[in-house]
Amino acid sequence: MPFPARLSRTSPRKVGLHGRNLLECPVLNKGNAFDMRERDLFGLHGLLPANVTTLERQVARATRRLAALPDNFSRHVALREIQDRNETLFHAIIAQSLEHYLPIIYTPCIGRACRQFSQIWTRPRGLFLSYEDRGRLADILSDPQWDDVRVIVASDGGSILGIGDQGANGMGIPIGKLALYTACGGLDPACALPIELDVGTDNATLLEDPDYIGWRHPRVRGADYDAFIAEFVEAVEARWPRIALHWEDLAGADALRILQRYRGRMCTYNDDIQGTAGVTAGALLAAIRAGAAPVGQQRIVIFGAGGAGCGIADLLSRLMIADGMDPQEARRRFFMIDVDGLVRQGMAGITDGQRPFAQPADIAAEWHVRDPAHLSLADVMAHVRPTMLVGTSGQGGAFTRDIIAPMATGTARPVIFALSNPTANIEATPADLLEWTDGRAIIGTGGPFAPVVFNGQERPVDQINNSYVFPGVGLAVVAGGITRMTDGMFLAAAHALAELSPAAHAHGPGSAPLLPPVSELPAVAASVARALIRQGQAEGVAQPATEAETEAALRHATWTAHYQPYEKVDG
Ligand SMILES: O=C([O-])CC(=O)C(=O)O
Ligand SMILES: [Mg+2]
Repeated sequence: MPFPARLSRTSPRKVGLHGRNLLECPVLNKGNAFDMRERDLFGLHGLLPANVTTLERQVARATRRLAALPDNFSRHVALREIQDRNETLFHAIIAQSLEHYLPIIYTPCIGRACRQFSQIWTRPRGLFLSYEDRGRLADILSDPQWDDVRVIVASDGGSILGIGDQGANGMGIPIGKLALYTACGGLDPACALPIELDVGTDNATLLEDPDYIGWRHPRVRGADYDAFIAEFVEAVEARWPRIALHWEDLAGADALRILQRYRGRMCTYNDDIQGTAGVTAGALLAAIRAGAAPVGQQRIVIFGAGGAGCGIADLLSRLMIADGMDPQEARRRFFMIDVDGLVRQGMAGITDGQRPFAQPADIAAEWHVRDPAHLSLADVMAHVRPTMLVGTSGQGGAFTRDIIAPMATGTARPVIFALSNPTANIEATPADLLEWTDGRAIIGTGGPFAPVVFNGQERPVDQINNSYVFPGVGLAVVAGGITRMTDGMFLAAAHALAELSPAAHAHGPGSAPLLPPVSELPAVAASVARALIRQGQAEGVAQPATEAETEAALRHATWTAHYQPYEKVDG
């Protein structure tokens, strides 16, 4: 398989591939934009049509072809094919309009792309490491084509978005996340490696699907699973001492256990736990500036106590503690609801992430409820009357008018973040939430929504997605020599987001969004990266540097989609 020469940040780029191998390397391929000098140099004559074109013309032609397709799913498939052929062209197309293209290559389209990944899969990208590869993971990673890797996104497909176990089809997510690392955070595509850890699947539909590309085996669990992950992490650490290892869409308990096991010894983080928490905390800080109750007065119900829900509770409680609240009091402000209802002390099956937020066993002694053994979302809403409600459940439609009613009456500006993806899994639509709260709710969703017109006023809908955080992490790691990702750094990212908030600087409630628009995600990533590096330096987990040095490093680390001239080296 072809591989690029060691990444050269100088121009021209030194390239060791030749002929068809060069054309088949997506990070180096320019298609018929290879000029005559390069066609001479790399033996491309005859392999390309005579006319030499430009990136601009390639973008225009591809954009026309994409526009003519019937729907965004077809566009997703077509764009992925372009990405597998020519990454520069792929990113040049996307860079025309992040607002237009992110919903196609990422949330929400990526949900369907994962469900149908086996049907639309054509070419290898990244690594599929199956459980049957155990014992040879280090050997697989040793391939020189991965020499330049700086960011890995790894998933075991265990809990993809809000759609559950997708097995090896979950690979759509690491690919999509890394596309955003580049599109928003400027990560050179040669430095990105998506990895699917295929430990089987318990998804019966996939196990019976003759097209399924993954290992046809029930999901490996327990000690065998942990040993496989350990072999993987050790191989990654040995291969790339300066890597950022991003975990994505693992099932809740696995996600937290793996994060806690490895975060102390390498630069690793879980995007669903920490990235989602970072953007949620940033959006809450912005909401407070727009009229929501101050941090010290918040009572927060979190519906869905998996990785994302626990991560949000953890980071928001740190916000409260930083604001001066007693830690124990801060943790009592959270009401987490999972399959067994409100998480209470002494309940069976409480996870490590839930435990600090478990409410007293007798909390409902005075409540009027139907089943005291199972305190439902409705029970908790009626008795707690929260100031903030977060949905991380994957349960489409779970927030009904009756659920929302106690918030609508009890709080001037209730905060409601319905974060589950893709669109069909959202707990309530923005239009309903505004109607049920007489337009007073400050709302956000996990995926993109068009603005809602309420009482003749256009209300923007914030996308509270971890894409406001993780591309900045990649940039910070490459530019700032980050060695660990700490909680303090995610808090710093949240404050950086709040600083960028249009709502924080607006006059009048509800008129301005909480977060900058998706079109500004590259600037957001730069601000987040700056904040992470600064905080990392303060905590001794980033390379010391002056502000000017950090700015230069950020600029140097930011790749943009253009064709570099190539020079030949012996491959
Ligand atoms: O991928 C997204 O859009 C956000 C996310 O991490 C998830 O929903 O699991
Ligand atoms: Mg995720």
